[in-house]
Amino acid sequence: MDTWALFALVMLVLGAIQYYVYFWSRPARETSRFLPGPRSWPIFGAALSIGRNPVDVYKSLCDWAKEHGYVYRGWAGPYLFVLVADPVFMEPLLNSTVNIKKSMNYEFLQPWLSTGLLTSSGSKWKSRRKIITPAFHFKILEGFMDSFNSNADVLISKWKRQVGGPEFDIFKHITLYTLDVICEAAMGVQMNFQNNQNCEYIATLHKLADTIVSRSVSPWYFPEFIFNLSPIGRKQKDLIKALHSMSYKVIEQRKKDLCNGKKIENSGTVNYNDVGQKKRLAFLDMLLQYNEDGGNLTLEDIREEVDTFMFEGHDTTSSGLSFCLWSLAESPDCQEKAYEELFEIFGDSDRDTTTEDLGKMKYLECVIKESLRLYPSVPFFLRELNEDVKIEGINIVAGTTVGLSPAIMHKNPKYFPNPEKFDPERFTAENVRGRHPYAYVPFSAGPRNCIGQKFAMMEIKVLISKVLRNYKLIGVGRKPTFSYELILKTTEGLYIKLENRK
Ligand code: HEM
Repeated sequence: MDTWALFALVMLVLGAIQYYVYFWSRPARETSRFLPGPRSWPIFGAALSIGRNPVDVYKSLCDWAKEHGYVYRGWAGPYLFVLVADPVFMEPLLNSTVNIKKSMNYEFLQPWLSTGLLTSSGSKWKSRRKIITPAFHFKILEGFMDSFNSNADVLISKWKRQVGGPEFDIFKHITLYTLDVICEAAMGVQMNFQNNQNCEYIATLHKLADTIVSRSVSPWYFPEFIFNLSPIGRKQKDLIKALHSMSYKVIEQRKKDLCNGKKIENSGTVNYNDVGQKKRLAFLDMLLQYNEDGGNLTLEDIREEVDTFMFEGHDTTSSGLSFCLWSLAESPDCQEKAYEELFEIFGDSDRDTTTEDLGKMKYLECVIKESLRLYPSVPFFLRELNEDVKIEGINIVAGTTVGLSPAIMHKNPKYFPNPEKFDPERFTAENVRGRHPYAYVPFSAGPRNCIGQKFAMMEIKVLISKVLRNYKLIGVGRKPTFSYELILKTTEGLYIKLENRK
């Protein structure tokens, strides 16, 4: 074939694609007409201006809201993306029992998490949510208090050597704490990462997170076959194989324990051992027990849920905890008030924190909520609409990817005046009254809300109550650079100094 014939053929194919895309995306263009948004370039849309790394992506999404408002649109090639950061739009979207499908972006997690609770949709998600919900009953969560406390003690003792020393990054320390906690909670194994931070598992987990983030900001890696052939895709495959093999090993071991007569009694309620103490039940045990009771989860089904909880249960809480401790260091007045409340509850005692104590930490709860307002661990979550939704006269058509953003909405001065100020008083009962109920959604809301939110709040309160009783946190005034790595992080960590309380 001569050059011109080849050229004509290429033009014909491109023309056909353009024609197909034009007509295929017609309904989406109808939605787009009513919404402002960043400039859209032929073929790529706004994909080229969003940025190529997690810092730029976070910044672009936030800056576009300043420029175009709290509901705006963007095109990623032929795909329409609508960002929503307004409670009037949030409410019907989050409450829908139909529009519960996660967007294509969650597929990047699937090689690792498969279709566990976070990434699945439709009837699979419904049945899993039903099976797993009892594992988050308050009575079950109470059983994790000793794990929160004992792992917090390890951190407190590690931080002794930071007292009076130079500023240090708390993010890494806190991540090891939340990993220790979630390993006990999800799999029932004590890993002691806090004293063994160079272990293979953590290194593998971090490398895997890097590959997932790199893929999500590189459209040329979106098609699976291209990604799988790339060096980063091949690296990801090896990392996932290593993590899966560890999960399978733990599951097999727990299964054997069960067969050897260590039967879990009273599945779905707290277990008591011979001396009447509460015994911890790992989520894995519950899933295995579900099968013993006639359920039909395969080994792969159980593995994907264990991995889902390992991921969702540690990175989110670690981000929430780190930003909260850092905020307290930077806001000494709030820290003093939180400490005084703790002193009223505990006096001088070093005793463990109990569930009764947690209920009395009213001010600390406001502090945590305020920190999650400014620094929500999940700054954006995404859905692909199954059916059209009409809100305020705008018809958002089925197939649109909707990005729901607590990070942007929580800074709307209409709902949170002087939004950049760290002010826990915003969350007193009196000040919450009258605020739109969907203006604050760090744990999402509606049927696909965070199943682990009570677990997270308990874990956060236990650790902070122990840290503040032992140490005074000193701010060093370093402003963080935010980075959107599915979870909210910073490029350089979060720095504070420590002084002894006593
Ligand atoms: C500060 C801590 C946490 C925050 C801010 C948080 C936030 C969220 C958000 C916003 C979602 C919705 C995500 C989406 O729609 O894509 C979510 C879902 C989820 N979270 Fe959390 N989370 C936290 C801690 C936890 C913990 C500790 C666990 C488990 C122990 C957990 C397990 C899950 C699971 C399994 C889902 C998926 C639920 C479903 O789709 O049915 N989270 N979380």
